[in-house]
Amino acid sequence: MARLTGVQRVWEASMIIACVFAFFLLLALVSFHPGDPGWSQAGLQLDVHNWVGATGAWVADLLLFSFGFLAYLMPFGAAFLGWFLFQHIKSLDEFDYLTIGLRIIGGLLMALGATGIASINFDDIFNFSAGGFVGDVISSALVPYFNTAGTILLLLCFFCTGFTLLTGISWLTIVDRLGEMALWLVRKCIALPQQTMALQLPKLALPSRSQDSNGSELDITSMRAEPPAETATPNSIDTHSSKDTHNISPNHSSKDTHNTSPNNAGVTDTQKAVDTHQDILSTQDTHNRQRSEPTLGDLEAFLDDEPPFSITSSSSDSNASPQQTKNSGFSLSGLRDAVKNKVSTEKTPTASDTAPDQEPSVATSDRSKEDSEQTSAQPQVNKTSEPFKRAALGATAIEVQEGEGDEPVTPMPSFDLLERADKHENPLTQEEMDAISRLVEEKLADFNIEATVVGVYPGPVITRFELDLAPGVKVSKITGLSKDLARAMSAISVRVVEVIPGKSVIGLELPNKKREMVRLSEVISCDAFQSHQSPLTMVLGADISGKPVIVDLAKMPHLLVAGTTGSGKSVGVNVMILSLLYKSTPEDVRMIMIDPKMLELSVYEGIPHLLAEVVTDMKEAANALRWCVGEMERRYRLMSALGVRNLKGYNAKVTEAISQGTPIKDPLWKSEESMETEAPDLEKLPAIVVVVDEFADMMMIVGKKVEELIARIAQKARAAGIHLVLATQRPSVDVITGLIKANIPTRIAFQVSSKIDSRTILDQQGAETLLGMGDMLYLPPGSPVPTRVHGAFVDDHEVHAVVADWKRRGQPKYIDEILNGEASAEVLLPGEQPDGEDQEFDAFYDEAVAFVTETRRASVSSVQRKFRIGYNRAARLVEQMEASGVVSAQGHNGNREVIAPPPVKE
Ligand SMILES: Nc1ncnc2c1ncn2[C@@H]1O[C@H](COP(=O)(O)OP(=O)(O)OP(=O)(O)O)[C@@H](O)[C@H]1O
Repeated sequence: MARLTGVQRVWEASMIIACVFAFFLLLALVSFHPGDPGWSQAGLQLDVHNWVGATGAWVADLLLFSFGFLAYLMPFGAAFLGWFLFQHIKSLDEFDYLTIGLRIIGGLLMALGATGIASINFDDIFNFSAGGFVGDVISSALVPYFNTAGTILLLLCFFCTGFTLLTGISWLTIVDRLGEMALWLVRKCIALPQQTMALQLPKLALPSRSQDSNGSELDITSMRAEPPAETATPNSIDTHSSKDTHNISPNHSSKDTHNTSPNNAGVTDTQKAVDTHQDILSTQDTHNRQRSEPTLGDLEAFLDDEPPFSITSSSSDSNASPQQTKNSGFSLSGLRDAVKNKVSTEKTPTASDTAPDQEPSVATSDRSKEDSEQTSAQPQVNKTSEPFKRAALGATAIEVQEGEGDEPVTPMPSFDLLERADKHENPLTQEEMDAISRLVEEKLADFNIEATVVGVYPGPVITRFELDLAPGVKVSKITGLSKDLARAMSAISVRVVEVIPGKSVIGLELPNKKREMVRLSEVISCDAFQSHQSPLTMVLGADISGKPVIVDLAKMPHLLVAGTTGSGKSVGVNVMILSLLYKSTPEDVRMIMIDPKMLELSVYEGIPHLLAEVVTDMKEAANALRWCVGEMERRYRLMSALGVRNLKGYNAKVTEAISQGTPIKDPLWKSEESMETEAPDLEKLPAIVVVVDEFADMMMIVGKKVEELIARIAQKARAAGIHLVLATQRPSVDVITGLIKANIPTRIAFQVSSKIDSRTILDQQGAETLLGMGDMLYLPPGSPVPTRVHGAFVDDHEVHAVVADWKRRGQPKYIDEILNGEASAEVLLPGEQPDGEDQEFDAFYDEAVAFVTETRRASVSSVQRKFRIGYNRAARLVEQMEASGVVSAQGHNGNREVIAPPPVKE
């Protein structure tokens, strides 16, 4: 059984005392008798009428004397205070003194305002003033200066300001809610006659549930699928008026279903409504269900449409569409509860569940408002939200198709999909820290090292002790002793930080006895991440003091991740990918994922950010890298044609031209290479992130080619917006070669098994003393000093939830070329043969030779047209013919002569 902490026990005891006290006050006030002896008058102690005795009479008298009518609110105030403290404050460090101060001031202002107003306006109560002594004093002090009207105004001002300070509720919100409530009531009244009629009709039409179940299902389905006449309600206007089935919205369908359920009250009918709904779902094929059938989510959303009575529940109320409001015609709360039982087991959390204040900052309020209006108010289901409609890579335009199922309301996935972090506890007390500091000094002294601990920094995973070394003590001596120190201090490992930038001390990092887990949800929701401008912002985890570490892949511009198996690499890569999915839409960032292990990245299959299926075949992986080289070269040519220096400049120019209505035509377009008659317009280019989960496997299988392709991308791709994230569990020199290291300056090392491995990754030791499970050293670009980061943890089900959420927002449209494309001349590595070096000739070669020799025309475009192949392949065929002497080399006018005779006809 969970026990309460010390502070919690005090709060619980306070709550009990407050409640009992409140009840005592209530009894005392309710049974107050003016004849009883009290604070303001004498009486016989023997003859007390008050239910809670002389003390009650005395307290009630004091309260009524001081506050008048307001005294009757005091028992409720006391009970609320007890409950509030118990509910909201779990430990002393949660006290927000500013808020508490404001609440006290607010309470006092309200009391002064209320008693003053009562004192002026109301009749006496018993023999006390209506506002009590306090009200009399305040009103009599103000009236001479402000007259009665001015005093009341001033006291109203006290009351209203006090209310806001005490409760934190804005008066504007109250006014809004009152307005909504009034409108809701008016709509209800207007819709009442229609709903009464609607309730009459289904009673006649709905078949009884006691029929054979199949029959009943069919009947209900047919009623839903053919809305006219008998089943349609007068307010399903869209369903009636349109013959286009796409115009039947899930909301409408679900409403129709509700309206057809008889006797809309009581548990049995509630269950029937739910059953009816499920019957409908069961009779439809999956596709139709997703497109036009109501889902349980819709039913629940519909049922959530309650009158805006609650001031606090603003988000769901304000999202209610007029249509929904119109249709909410029967006992909602019971039905809603029944459905929510049904629904909660099936429903994966959706972004629409999020309160608006939990959105990432990229979710601008306008956009989300627009989206929510569209989803709730428009009858179409077949629509794609604008930002994802077109995200094109110039000539090779890629569209994101609309996702399956319900379209989420918010523009980005909600942080609610991630698991909440546990509450952090201070790992060490001051005494413990002092004791360990002394121990560290003693142990160092055992090794003849004179040092003083000058600072202790406890964090979630380790505690850093800063040491001031005596003059003449070399740091390397302590580094060399790190294992001995770990043994002497019974720690798993001790990391020595030789240089702390900006300080003259060294650091000694000791693992905490109790390690805390850094959850993705706690670091990703920080301001630094949300307000970062770059679409390639990623969160890695928390630094040694627990602050989130945010990095920008665009600045890296490539990242090498290494660590032994089980060190937390895959979780780290998942965290990086999820960061991108929380930061950027497919319009801004696209990804290619290469996963030789076929385990880690396949979960992302189907998200709209993907440019190609998750690659598991290594031949295809090489093709993908080659495609990136081609895309990089193409982007460079585009950028130079537009006179810009990087992707940001390119996108700014293209977007501006589009917004001015004069889109720029693709300057690289060649009429002979395309079927189009006119150059296409340039569009915004997304950044491309290539994630390789185990690139050692790729190097082993495909060989040197991969290394060279990676080096080629790494050298040049920064400006083109193509970024590599390479992870490996084999940090050996045959995998992380000099060529790769030279081109990828940003590295992350998780725990490794030896100093040598650490040097291979970071060019320095240290990673071998990491603690595993996401503990990492991050070497930022251009910095020789690595930063220790405790990687954020994200569980598989969180990854699944975010992936499912993105899948609902859109589908990827893969570019076939990426995996199966041919290598054009410009992406071939030095000395490399065109694609298919092992094959002798193209499959079309013989036919192409026959065609060229027959027609006596050796032009690339004619071969291209004849065999309906790409320009590159056709050009290669002609080049092969040239190499075999079938056609001549290109003449000065670009033409070739056909040398070989035409084939002999039989
Ligand atoms: N940031 C973290 N916080 C806490 N625990 C973690 C963290 N990262 C990883 N772990 C734990 O370490 C285990 C191994 O992590 P992970 O699968 O990422 O290792 P890996 O280096 O990818 O191993 P492999 O190369 O064999 O796949 C996880 O199952 C998890 O329990």
